Amino acid sequence: MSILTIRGLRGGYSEVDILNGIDLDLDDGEILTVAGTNGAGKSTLAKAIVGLLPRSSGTISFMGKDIMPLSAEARMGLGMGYVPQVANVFANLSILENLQVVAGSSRQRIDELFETFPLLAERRRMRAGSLSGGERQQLAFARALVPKPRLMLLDEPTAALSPNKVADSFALIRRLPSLGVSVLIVEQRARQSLAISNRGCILDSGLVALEGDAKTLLADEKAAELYLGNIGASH
Ligand SMILES: Nc1ncnc2c1ncn2[C@@H]1O[C@H](COP(=O)(O)OP(=O)(O)OP(=O)(O)O)[C@@H](O)[C@H]1O
Repeated sequence: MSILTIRGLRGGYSEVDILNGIDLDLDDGEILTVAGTNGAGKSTLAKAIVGLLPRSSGTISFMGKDIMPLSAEARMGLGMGYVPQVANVFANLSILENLQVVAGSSRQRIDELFETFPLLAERRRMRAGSLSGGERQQLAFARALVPKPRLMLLDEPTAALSPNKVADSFALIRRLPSLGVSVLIVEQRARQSLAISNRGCILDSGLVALEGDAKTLLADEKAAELYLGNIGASH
């Protein structure tokens, strides 16, 4: 079953279109990587899906419902989670407090999340500001998971991590479908991200240049030459 269906999506921050007519599908329980060159519109696409792009047109349906008329808040209420590029945690609050302040959080839900993220459980009284980049990202993921989203959009989840933490981060993302969460990842580390994905798509100038099964894309010579390059391979 498709959880996200996008057709003819256009939009941008001003009168100039950054997205030029995007068609994209994500099936329930799958991980999809959105890769592409710098400035191709990957983060802009994530913002359009969650309802944070100032201007957009076309159709986006989420779990069969047309969400284009809905605000970002209403889309979150339907089961979309979003972790932006800069992990949004409150540095002055403890890990526990960071989870408690999310709307709809309960003691039981926090205990469930501490089971999923034992490292956060151990450090629950520590200030989020004193966490490492990888720990802070776990907390950002846990916060986004509090309301039990059906789809998580992750914008460059490994961008702020030290290279030795990148594999841990992808391992964590790979577990999300087993928690009932489908995933759309915007990633520069395209090869590593495709390696944990079911499907992939490559954006170029606000359009889908290539898309398909993740393994097929990884083996595609054109994709490798034009888009996956050495950047992805070297990490
Ligand atoms: N807040 C903004 N206001 C105006 N223009 C923006 C804004 N954010 C991004 N843009 C422009 O939109 C285009 C696409 O940017 P976007 O961040 O979506 O690209 P990207 O594919 O995610 O790139 P990268 O891999 O470098 O992060 C760029 O030309 C960028 O300058």
